[in-house]
Amino acid sequence: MPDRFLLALLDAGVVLAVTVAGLWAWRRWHYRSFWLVVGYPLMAVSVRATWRKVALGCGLTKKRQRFWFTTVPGLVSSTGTVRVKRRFQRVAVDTKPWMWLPMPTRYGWRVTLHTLEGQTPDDYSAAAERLAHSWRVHAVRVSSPRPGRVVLAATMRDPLLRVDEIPPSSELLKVTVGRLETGRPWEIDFRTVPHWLNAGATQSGKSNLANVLIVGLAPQPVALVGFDLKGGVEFTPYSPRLSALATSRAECVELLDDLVGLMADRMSLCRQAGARNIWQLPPAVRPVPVVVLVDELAELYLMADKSEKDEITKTSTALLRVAQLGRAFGIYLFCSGQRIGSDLGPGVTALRAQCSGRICHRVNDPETATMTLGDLDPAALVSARAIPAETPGVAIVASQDGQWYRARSFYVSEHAAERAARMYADLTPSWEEITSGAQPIEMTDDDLAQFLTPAAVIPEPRKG
Ligand SMILES: Nc1ncnc2c1ncn2[C@@H]1O[C@H](COP(=O)(O)OP(=O)(O)OP(=O)(O)O)[C@@H](O)[C@H]1O
Repeated sequence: MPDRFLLALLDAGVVLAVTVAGLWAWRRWHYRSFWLVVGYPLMAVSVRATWRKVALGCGLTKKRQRFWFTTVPGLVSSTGTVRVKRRFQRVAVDTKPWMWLPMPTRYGWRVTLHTLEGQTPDDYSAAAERLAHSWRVHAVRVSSPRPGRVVLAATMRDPLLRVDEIPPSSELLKVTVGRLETGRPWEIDFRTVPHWLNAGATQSGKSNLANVLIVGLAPQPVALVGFDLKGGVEFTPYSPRLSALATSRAECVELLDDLVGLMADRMSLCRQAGARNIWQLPPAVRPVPVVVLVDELAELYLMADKSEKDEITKTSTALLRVAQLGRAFGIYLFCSGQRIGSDLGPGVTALRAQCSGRICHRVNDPETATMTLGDLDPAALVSARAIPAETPGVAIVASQDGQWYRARSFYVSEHAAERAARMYADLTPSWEEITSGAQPIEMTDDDLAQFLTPAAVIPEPRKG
């Protein structure tokens, strides 16, 4: 008899061990299906079951008067230490916000709540970190789709730790540069948001993002122009695909003059054709779009002595004009810099106002974060300053939908960007052709779609 009991115990132990190992292997090799079938249902039950305690602990409940009926006088109620002396009486109870059923997402779950009277989404944002700790999740993000409703999106683990795909671009002037923390692609679409500020401390991933853009834009029928105030070390290797490159302030002044002239020519072309922007022109005369990549923006504004003042004023005014009027005439800016502070002068502040696309990598000084993301939610600033140095490429992004997100760019080495620049060198329009107006795209939208399909997948070089 004891032998049979021992054998049964052994069998049960083996079954348990095999089940645990199977679940472990399932979780390890196909996390998504494991999460949907096992993780999510357990989590949904536990979140619903513990919501009263969590809401109370995170300060999201409100006291409400309720009639209380009990058949057991003297009971200590679960809503607080209310000793019930009568069977039927009015007592103050802690009411939690109404919670819908949590729904699974790619990296966690999302749940809608009904706010209580007097609450705003900010109350939930302020409690987000406490909620994340209570639920033992990586982060909780708060959004409000309509008044009276708040959506909490929990991520189980940081989705930005590994981001390694580079899907091809499928539309003109639109590049998928990375992934948002929600799992959705992070896209830079110059036709929707024409000018961008890309800030970050050294080694935070600014140049990598420029590499991703170069790889994405190289196969497209666009002209790329570089302003490399690091003396050309960043962009010179990409010169086969650049129509123009300025590497000193004097060259920048000349190139900016050309851009302002180009804008004036396109303005008169549009005026003659009765078009408001180049996209309303017939494809046969539509000029090629120009994407201007600026590296080390601050260098354009730094003044060593007074003799440079005129040059700086000229540069700053020209850049601002391009930013103000460029959109309609197919000239787009992508300005990167370590520091974009107001101490660089009013030119930078004015330029910033024109750049509605904002990307803030890890920064050293709070002012750069404030300048880059200033008019966004203050929580975005806190998030930007909390980006760890171990995750270069992670940034806070003001998205096209008006929200802000944590995101990470795909890793694209300088070699991959150089290869893309060489591979698509024959698509580079010369600066003379562009400025003389002899370089229309000459493609219908259908041609363009076909043209863009092969996209920017650059084969890795063979090893050895
Ligand atoms: N998205 C990413 N994923 C993985 N590694 C990245 C990513 N972005 C950048 N890195 C790594 O971080 C390092 C610094 O990146 P990068 O050169 O782009 O920084 P930076 O901000 O331009 O620095 P600097 O201002 O000094 O030029 C690079 O060696 C690169 O390998």
